[in-house]
Amino acid sequence: MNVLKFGGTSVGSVESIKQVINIIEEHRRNDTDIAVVFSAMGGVTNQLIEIGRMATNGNTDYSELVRRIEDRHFNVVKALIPVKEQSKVFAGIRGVINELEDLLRGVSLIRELSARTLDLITSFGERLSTLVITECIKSRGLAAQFCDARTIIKTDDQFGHAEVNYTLTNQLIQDYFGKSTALQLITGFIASTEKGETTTLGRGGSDYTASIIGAALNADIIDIWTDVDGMMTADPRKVPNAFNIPTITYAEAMELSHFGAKVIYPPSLQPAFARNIPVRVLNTFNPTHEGTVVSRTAERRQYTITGISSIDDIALVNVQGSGMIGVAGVSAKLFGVLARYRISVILISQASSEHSICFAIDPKSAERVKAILDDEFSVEVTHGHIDNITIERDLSVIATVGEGMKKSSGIAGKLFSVLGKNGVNIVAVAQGSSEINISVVINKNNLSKALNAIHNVFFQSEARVLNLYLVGTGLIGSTLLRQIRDQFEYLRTERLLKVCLVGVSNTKKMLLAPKGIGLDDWRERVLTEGVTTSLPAFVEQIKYYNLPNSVFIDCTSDKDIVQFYESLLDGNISVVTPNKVANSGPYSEYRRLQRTALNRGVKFLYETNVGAGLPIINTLQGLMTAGDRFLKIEAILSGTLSYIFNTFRSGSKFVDVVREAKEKGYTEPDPREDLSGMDVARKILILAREAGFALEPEDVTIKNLLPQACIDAPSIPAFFDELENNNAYFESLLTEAEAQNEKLRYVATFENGKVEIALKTVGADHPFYSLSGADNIVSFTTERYKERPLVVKGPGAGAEVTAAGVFADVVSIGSYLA
Ligand SMILES: NC(=O)C1=CN([C@@H]2O[C@H](COP(=O)(O)OP(=O)(O)OC[C@H]3O[C@@H](n4cnc5c(N)ncnc54)[C@H](OP(=O)(O)O)[C@@H]3O)[C@@H](O)[C@H]2O)C=CC1
Ligand SMILES: N[C@@H](CC=O)C(=O)O
Ligand code: NA
Repeated sequence: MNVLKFGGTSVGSVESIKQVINIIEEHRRNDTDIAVVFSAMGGVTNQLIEIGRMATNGNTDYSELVRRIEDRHFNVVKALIPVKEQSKVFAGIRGVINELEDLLRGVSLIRELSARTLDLITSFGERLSTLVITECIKSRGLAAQFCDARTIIKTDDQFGHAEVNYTLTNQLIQDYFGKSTALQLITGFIASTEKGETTTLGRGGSDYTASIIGAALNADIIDIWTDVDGMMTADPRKVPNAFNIPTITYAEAMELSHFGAKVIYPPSLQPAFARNIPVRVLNTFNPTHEGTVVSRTAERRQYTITGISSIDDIALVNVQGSGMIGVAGVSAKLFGVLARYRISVILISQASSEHSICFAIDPKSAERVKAILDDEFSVEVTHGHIDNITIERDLSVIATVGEGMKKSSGIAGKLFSVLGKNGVNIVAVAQGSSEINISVVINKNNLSKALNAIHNVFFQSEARVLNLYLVGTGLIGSTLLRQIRDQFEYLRTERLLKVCLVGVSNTKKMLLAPKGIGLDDWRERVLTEGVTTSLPAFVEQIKYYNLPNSVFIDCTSDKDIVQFYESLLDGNISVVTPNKVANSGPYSEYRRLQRTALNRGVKFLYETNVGAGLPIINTLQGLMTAGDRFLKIEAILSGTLSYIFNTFRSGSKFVDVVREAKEKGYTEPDPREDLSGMDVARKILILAREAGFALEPEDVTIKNLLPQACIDAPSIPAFFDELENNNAYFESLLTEAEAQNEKLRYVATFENGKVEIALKTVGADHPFYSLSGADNIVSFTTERYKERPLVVKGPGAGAEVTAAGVFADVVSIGSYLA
């Protein structure tokens, strides 16, 4: 035997009732023995309560509402029952409505609405819906019978939430079903006392009816037909990646629903649970979906956790004081008071120091709770045993639930770590010793970020989302986006990393779209949908979105943008950049950024600040971390100058070679930075700082390479003109070097705390002699690499290698956040 139950939306309209009938007929075709329970048509129960209130107040407009209820049922009959059979059914409905109207007249006369009368009034919802559906099914030739549950479910007289008398009820149900062969269509939610007074079963009432009947008949399964595909790993309105949970245990369902997952109300399944009958949650509007099976043990476990749910708005009450330590009875008194005033507690946490207890409540009762506790504990407060009772508001609680967490280590670590990395502060924590729920209280404004981040980290077959904000869509920025696009699928399937470009900006336009900007059409979208760029607004918006796993990428050479890094890092947004400005300004700023990133548990990565994609900074940091000490760094750090000196030949024009370097993407946006030595100065300064030396920009000595006229050139075109005018000078440098069989090299040296950059000539025996293209070379002499230095060498400029370096930094953040 299967017991089916259809909820209010499933029987809410003609179309949905057709669907319900299909499902019932399908079962009959398969010869499945079934009994079916119905809720009232969606919205009717609330209308009946309203009608009851109106009648008590003497407001006769209730008859209009009654008429509307009647019409809804009539309409079903008109649509689904052949005309010649309709009048009999109309009469049946009218009879029930007459009874309701008589009752309401009585209520409006005595102007009193007891819980008992309200139960009677609300019972009409299920009586009408079940009556109409029974007639529809009968009209299709099925032997169906209307069953008023008041005859088979007996309760005490706690109207509104009556207690079932199981001994009597089970007997009545078994007797009733033993006698009948017809398909039983049963009113949900309602029952009666032994004296025959109508009662209702409270929240989740129709599910409860199905569960009581299923348990009494020892059903094989109970199907709860609703309007969603079963339970989900999280609320899909808050977590777009949430997905269906195929199987869940009763205990898990209970925990999740306590924290807001509203698909079913597990206490109403208790009778089924006690008899170990599985309950399946199915979608009337998507009947082939497998739904969720709730049972004592859940199979097909793929994840350690089963779901996440939240209560979005709570208040936390703190009771603390030295007088609580080791004093028995304070918590007994506290919770006794709360029970006395019927204050429902959502979560409790007490540290073993016993110095404080905090508990979460509905914020609507916060003021009242404070007043009650202030009063009850006034003596303790006066004597200083308890501090003032405080209330924190604007908080949410997130429950991470799963039987898989039992006795499995690292779950809490993973949970706290992902929250920490996303800058979500944990205000309070609670975990019961059943270990199937860890609840954390956080600030409400971080709720969406936290839910998504937790979901992402625990449901790992799903790729983790990395949210990117890119400023600078020039050579490096656009190459980066192309590389990410080409690698998108690989990252998603092999590295479980789903890159989502959320914001893009250049000097003219910016576009922000939390659902993501396509990696193919970002350029057109920025042009057509973008708004005038404002970096403060861009950064503000990033913070407003507050998305998990966010990375800000600066692919400009702008000086103003770096002022935002600190506040981004402080807001737990990682920063990746090839822009050297932030790290080569005042030492204090460099340190501050490092510290902020460290304190916030986010990343500030800038491998491409030196040698583009070459692993120079990572190598240096690795040596430092392992305790090595730097004695000397000698390096060629300008790809542009390297290319120039590797390409410039006697008889060719120096300016042409510089132009080539620019066209090949080696130069800075302003090539004067390269030729003036400024770019190299920034890089060697960054290396020295990474090596632990607190140097300032003025500590770098640049032995100038350019004639004064080039230095003074007021614009880039004027600079190129001056390079051309001074060709003879550059040619003389070259011929002098060649005369000695040497090559020109622009060498940066850091030694004994001093940094120097100078144009040098090197002979064939020097390791810097044999470079080609835009090669960089860095030679680290350290305590551990003293005899022979550690050398990193390779192309140190160009769009592909630089973007690839930025890309690698971004991906490493993805792995870190995972
Ligand atoms: N080329 C290389 O080999 C290497 C380069 N780098 C570094 O990469 C960075 C980028 O270089 P590259 O791509 O060549 O530079 P580009 O000049 O090609 O691009 C710079 C981009 O930044 C945008 N931009 C500049 N200022 C702002 C601002 N205030 N707000 C918004 N957008 C801004 C520009 O906008 P718009 O398009 O509107 O002008 C442009 O899109 C530089 O810092 C450079 O030092 C690092 C290592 C190697
Ligand atoms: N313009 C730079 C590019 C890398 O930082 C260079 O030439 O090295
Ligand atoms: Na590098």
